[in-house]
Amino acid sequence: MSIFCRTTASISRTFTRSRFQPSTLPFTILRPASTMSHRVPKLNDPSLLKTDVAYVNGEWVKAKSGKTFEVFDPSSGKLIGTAPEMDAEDTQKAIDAAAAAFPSFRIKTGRERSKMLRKWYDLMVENSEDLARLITWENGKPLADAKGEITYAANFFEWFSEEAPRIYGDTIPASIPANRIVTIKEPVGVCGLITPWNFPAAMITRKIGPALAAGCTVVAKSPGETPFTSLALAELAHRAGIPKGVVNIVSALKNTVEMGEVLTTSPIVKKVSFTGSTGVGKILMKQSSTTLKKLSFELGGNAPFIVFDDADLDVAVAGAITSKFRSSGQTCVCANRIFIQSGIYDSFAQKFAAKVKEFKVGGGYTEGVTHGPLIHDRAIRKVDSHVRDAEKKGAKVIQGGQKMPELGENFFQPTVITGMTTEMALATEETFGPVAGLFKFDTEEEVIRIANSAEVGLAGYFFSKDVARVSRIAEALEVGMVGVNTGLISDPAAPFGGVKESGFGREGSKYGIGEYQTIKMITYGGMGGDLQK
Ligand SMILES: NC(=O)c1ccc[n+]([C@@H]2O[C@H](COP(=O)([O-])OP(=O)(O)OC[C@H]3O[C@@H](n4cnc5c(N)ncnc54)[C@H](O)[C@@H]3O)[C@@H](O)[C@H]2O)c1
Ligand SMILES: O=CCCC(=O)O
Repeated sequence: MSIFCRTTASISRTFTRSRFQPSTLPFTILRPASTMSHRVPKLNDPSLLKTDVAYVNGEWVKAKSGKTFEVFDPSSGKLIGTAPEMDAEDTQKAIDAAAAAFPSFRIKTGRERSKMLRKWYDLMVENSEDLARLITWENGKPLADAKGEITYAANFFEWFSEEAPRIYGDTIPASIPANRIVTIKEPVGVCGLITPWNFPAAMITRKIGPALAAGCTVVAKSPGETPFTSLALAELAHRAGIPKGVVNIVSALKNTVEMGEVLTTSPIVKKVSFTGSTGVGKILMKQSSTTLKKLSFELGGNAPFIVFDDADLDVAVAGAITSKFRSSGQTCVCANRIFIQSGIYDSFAQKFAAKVKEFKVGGGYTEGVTHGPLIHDRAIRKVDSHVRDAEKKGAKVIQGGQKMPELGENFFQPTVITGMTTEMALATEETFGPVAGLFKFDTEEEVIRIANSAEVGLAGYFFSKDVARVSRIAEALEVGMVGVNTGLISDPAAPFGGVKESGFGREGSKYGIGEYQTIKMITYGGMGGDLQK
């Protein structure tokens, strides 16, 4: 069954090879017979698409001003719908709702909170087709990737539903014989959550899951580019019976800074968890210092991806494809600098480029498409500038390298560049797009020095079959997460987070819930002693 509505009767659902596709073009381009067609996915449950409203205190509300902002499909450039342009007053209402809900939510048992999260997880699984369609619509990633994201996102609710009943404290031997020391873990309180567009579902569930498991209530600001996925999740939270005020989802585009100021300076909000760029992270940290909030910051990366001469070449190529081109390179843990040892540089480059050539670029709903558009024209400009800068400084584009206007304004060819040097912009800046720059190196010392020269340290990858080297390099890389002989490290069971200017705090795993808790120590005096006769 088609997943689309036709906006005009004439729209053909037959996909053809583009007539703009010159025979020399290095990728297959799959495009609808009419690129101008407005492709609207048909949801099994249309009530999951919430336009013009946000979710506050268990109700669907408009911005008090009545203002809205427009959200566009990055593939077609067409309007998807409008979302409320909320302001400081609207945000304050959401914070007040979360504060009112906190006392009764925090005293629910872990098992009760677990059941709610589990129910929310079940509803995500039941509605995964629709949720994936929404992600593809507003984010652009291919439907198969969007389905993968929904599974990943839902798994954070499953994982933390299992953590909620297992919140333990300690008993600690005291220095004073008559004292007994215990600790208990308490929810930190109302949390402000801010997430980006690149994983419209997973970034928000990775925060809400542990927050609710711990007994916190939340106000989440959805990303301006992709608000509809988070609002669909809010609808499912409602159906799952999450009490009113526990989960609040607000939205803004122009008023983003104003909303951020309220969330980071309100004395009611006790914790801010932010995922996004390092630059914005620094602003939010400064703002949060006025009330000394507990913080978790998942910020930008510039991941080194290192292949040593002794690696299994095919495994390394496959790992680089996964790591570099996931979500068209728009992933914080994507390989950004690919370092290949000189003995295998040419053969790696050849095999890697051949794989990239097989990609199918197009609209995310099109059968067979492997890579979709970038999120907006700013992303295209950045990617293009990195490629042009590398070329100007002597690198060679061996695959791709151009915009794809025949598909739409936000498409860029998956690109492979050889002859990269550390003077090029791609070496120091996160490209956040489908451009793989290959650097040549000779020694471990040299590559680790360059890899660690980045100000950020989120993920790093390397490929080697030498056991001693594996341990040396894993320990030497200044990053929060290391992939050894794999390009895929994301897992709800694994602690996700960075060091240096990639931020601090860990999401997912057994550590994730601690970000939403405080440890209270209780000392009991006058304990022990001789038994009464
Ligand atoms: N470490 C991680 O887990 C992780 C995950 C995903 C993305 N990222 C990073 O995010 C960046 C890409 O996302 P982006 O371009 O949307 O980042 P961004 O920092 O511009 O925006 C992220 C979120 O913050 C909001 N925001 C922006 N300015 C704000 C302000 N002053 N106050 C309050 N909110 C504000 C945005 O609306 C968005 O919701 C990349 O650097 C990427 O590496 C990191
Ligand atoms: O973009 C950053 C998050 C992606 C992930 O969790 O793997």
